[in-house]
Amino acid sequence: MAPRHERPSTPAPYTPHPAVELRSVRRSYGRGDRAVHALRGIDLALARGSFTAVMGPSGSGKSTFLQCAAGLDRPTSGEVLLGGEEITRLSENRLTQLRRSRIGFVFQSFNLLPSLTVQQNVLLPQRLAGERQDRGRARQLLAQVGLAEQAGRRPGQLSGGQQQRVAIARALITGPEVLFADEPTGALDTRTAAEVLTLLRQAVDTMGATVVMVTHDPLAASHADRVLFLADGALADEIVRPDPQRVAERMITLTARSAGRRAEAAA
Ligand SMILES: Nc1ncnc2c1ncn2[C@@H]1O[C@H](COP(=O)(O)OP(=O)(O)OP(=O)(O)O)[C@@H](O)[C@H]1O
Repeated sequence: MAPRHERPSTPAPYTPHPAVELRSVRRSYGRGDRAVHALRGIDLALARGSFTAVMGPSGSGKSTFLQCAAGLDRPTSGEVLLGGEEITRLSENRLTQLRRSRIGFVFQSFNLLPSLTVQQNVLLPQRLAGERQDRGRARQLLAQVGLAEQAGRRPGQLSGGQQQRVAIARALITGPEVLFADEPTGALDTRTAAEVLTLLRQAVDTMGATVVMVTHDPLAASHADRVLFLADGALADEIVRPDPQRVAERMITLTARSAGRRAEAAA
């Protein structure tokens, strides 16, 4: 069998399982009258090799959804499956291991280590997972994100867009089953954001990656195959093959509806 770090160059092998599946996932904070129901029962399957954007008004549960789906947080009830394996009941150690080797993360604030070089940052997940550090693969990924010449630099010497491209290379180094991106273009200007989104799209189309991205930006969401809309902790809508105009219109409707419901509840 090919080692895990070689997998991104070939599409993920076919298995009947979705990359990620949520079954009746609920997440509440606090108890009793004061409980906040951030997720109210999410059922969802995301196919391997798909690019999904998750949108919704502020407070609709997007971050909670991402954290539960990525094994960073445990649902109050329900199940999360990664490649068919139920992960919600894994021990903390197993979950940490799984996140390091089978999941990639890209954050709004890049989260690169300033004291390491670009190449060392890309290799960090393999180092943390106790795997062999594959420098050839790191160079290949850096070339794919257009940063072959910057491998020896420190993150502080790069622009924001370049730093996010390093973060994408880092997220792909272990050949993860799913790459979760939380507002990956939130700190970037429009042109740089488009470059980063094109890279995520390429990871899906040419490396067989599965990407799940939370965003506020209809233009960013339009790079995905499908946009899921959350409202008040539930899946409220979806658009397949989105265009920015339709996504923006749907967001306006949902935000107005959600604000109306909150006003009613407060009255
Ligand atoms: N640790 C927590 N303790 C209590 N309530 C929380 C906690 N985290 C989130 N919530 C609440 O859960 C709900 C969903 O929050 P979440 O951050 O998932 O929404 P979001 O859609 O990501 O919002 P935004 O777009 O503003 O970042 C909100 O009502 C929020 O106040």
